[in-house]
Parts: sequence; C-alpha cells; structure tokens
Amino acid sequence: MDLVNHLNDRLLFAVPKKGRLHQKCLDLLHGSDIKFHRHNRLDIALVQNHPLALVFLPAADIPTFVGEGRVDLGITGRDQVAEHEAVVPPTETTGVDEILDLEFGRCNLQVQVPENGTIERPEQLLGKNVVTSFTHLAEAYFRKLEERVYGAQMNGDSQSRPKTSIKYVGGSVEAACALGVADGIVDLVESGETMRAAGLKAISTVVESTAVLIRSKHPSDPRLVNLIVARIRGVITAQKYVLCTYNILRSSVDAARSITPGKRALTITTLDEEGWVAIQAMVAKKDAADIMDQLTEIGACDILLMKLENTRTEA
Ligand SMILES: Nc1ncnc2c1ncn2[C@@H]1O[C@H](COP(=O)(O)OP(=O)(O)OP(=O)(O)O)[C@@H](O)[C@H]1O
Ligand SMILES: O=P(O)(O)OC[C@H]1O[C@H](OP(=O)(O)OP(=O)(O)O)[C@H](O)[C@@H]1O
Repeated sequence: MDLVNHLNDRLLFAVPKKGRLHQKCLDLLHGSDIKFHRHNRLDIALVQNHPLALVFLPAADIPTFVGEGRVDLGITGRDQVAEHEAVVPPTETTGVDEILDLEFGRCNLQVQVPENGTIERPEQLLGKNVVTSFTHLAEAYFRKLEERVYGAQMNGDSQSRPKTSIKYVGGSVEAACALGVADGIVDLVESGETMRAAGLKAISTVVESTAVLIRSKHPSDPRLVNLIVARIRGVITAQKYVLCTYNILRSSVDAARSITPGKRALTITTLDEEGWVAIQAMVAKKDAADIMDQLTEIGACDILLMKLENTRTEA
C-alpha cells in the first residue's frame, strides 16, 4: 500500500519508535482504543477506526516535527522538549503546546560528578569539561551559571572567563568521567543505579521530566485532537484512581466523607438494613491502602476496591 498518499487527510500522531517510552505509549494507545497494524519495519501505521496515522520517530526528534507543525500530536519526554526549545525557542506559531502530563517515564536530567572527587557544587565545574547527550540544555545551564558567578566576580569581563566545555556523546554518558574525558556529566537519572554503579553522585538538577503529550500550535483537525486527548486523559485517570465501595452506619457518614470525599461528592445508597448505607467514591490508587485502614477504624465493612477500565472525568 502507498502509505504516504494515505496521509493527506489524516491527523498525524508521533510516538517514540524505541527506547524507554515506546511500550508505555503502545499501552496508552491500546487503552484509548486507537487500533492500528504496524507492518514490519514501517514507521507509519494507519489507524483503522479514526482518520489518524501514527508516525514512529526517535523521541528526540518528535518536538521538531510537532514544533514545525508537520505532525499534529506527539508523545515524548519533557527533557526532549526542553532540549529542543533550548535551540529553537517557541514563537506564536511554532513550537509545541504541552497538553497532558502522562506520568510515566519519570526521570531527572542531573549534573553528576565523581563521588570521591573534590567537586561538590556545579560552580566548581566552570571552565572544566562536561559531557552529555543534552548539549543545548547543558550549554544554557552552564552559560547561565558562568554569567552569575563571573558576572559577580569580574564585573562581566568576558575575556577572562574560563568557558566550560560541553561535549556531545550519544550514549553511555556515565563512562565519561572514568575514561578521563569529563570532569562532570549531565545525564538522566531514574533509579540512580547507573549513576551509583559508575561511582557518580548528583549535585544539581537541570530538568525534571515525565512523558508528555504535545500538540502543534495549529493542528489540522482540532476536533479529532480533542477527542484523542480526552481518551488518553481517560486512560491516565483510570490508572491513577480506583473505585472504593463500602458499607457503613448512616451515623458515620460525616467521618466517612472526610476520608473519602470522592471526586465531586459521595454516592450514598440506602441498604436494606436499618441504619446502614453503601458508599461509593473514587480514591487515588497510591492512597488506597491507608484509606481502607482508616475506613475500618471508623467501622466501615465490606470494603471493596475496583479497578477502573477507563474514565471520562477531569484528572
Ligand atoms: N532511565 C530512564 N528512566 C525513565 N525515563 C527515561 C530513562 N531514560 C530515558 N528516559 C526517558 O525516555 C526518553 C527517551 O530515552 P531513550 O534513551 O529511551 O531513547 P532512545 O530513543 O532509545 O534514545 P537513544 O538511542 O539515544 O538511547 C528520554 O528523553 C526520557 O524522557
Ligand atoms: O537511573 P537509572 O534507572 O539507572 O537510569 C538512568 C540511565 O538510563 C538512561 O540510559 P539508557 O539505559 O537509556 O542507556 P544509554 O546510556 O545508552 O542512553 C540514562 O542515560 C542513564 O544512563
């Protein structure tokens, strides 16, 4: 099939083709009932149930395509958006709008130095060698730091400022200090395992990142964009909340309300037993165990937690 000729009337949605965000994005599309079949090695897939096409691109390139308006929607890391904007600042018509925090792919872009070395503060790296895959963010970070430190020390005499050198490497950034190429690095940290294994410690955070849904400034079909965004938001909310139901004495409803206020209000149903009601409320999944303990303490019984398949509600 000549896929390219099928793209004209379709909204384009960019998804990371590999790496940390890829599978989570596929799960999100599946949960949003966006149906597609990707042919082996093809980076474009037509969506069967919407006038939409998925374009599989490197996470780092997605802000460029969306920012230039070539692609309408995209998922990538906030770190990648920030790196792109450090080179191409957004204008009124170009650049991306972040419309949803997807709450996965959480990591921090951090300045790291050898754990047993003499450097404790990022200011001590000024004039030294820094290695990173995020050269534009690192440049912006260290130029600002130089401005602040040297501006104050030398009345802004730029000739006498030792410039921090920022060098690009595409991967295994954490090896740069041990190999003698760098005095410090700027790299992503999630669990911190890579950093610790390389004998490094973090001394500053440049960007806090999660995966984000981004939109071009002028999408081709705003109505379809809104529909897709509502579906994705529904899946994210469903992952964050559970439905809690329990039975309790009517006289304890006020105490119950303070523990499970619900998103808008409680659903209270009269039970076929004098003085008893059943209550239903959405609760944050991360708080669910604590909430069940507190409900038990005030006399609630038959407490059930139910997984939400999907939602249409504000997060
Ligand atoms: N350890 C991590 N934990 C969580 N999220 C991460 C982690 N590493 C990267 N990410 C997120 O995933 C995005 C893509 O990174 P990843 O290294 O998976 O991409 P990639 O396309 O495979 O790139 P490369 O080929 O340069 O390794 C990052 O920009 C960041 O937002
Ligand atoms: O804090 P952690 O959980 O250990 O994760 C951080 C590591 O993950 C990323 O690298 P990736 O595994 O993508 O490999 P890369 O070095 O080839 O980029 C990042 O560049 C760090 O090295």
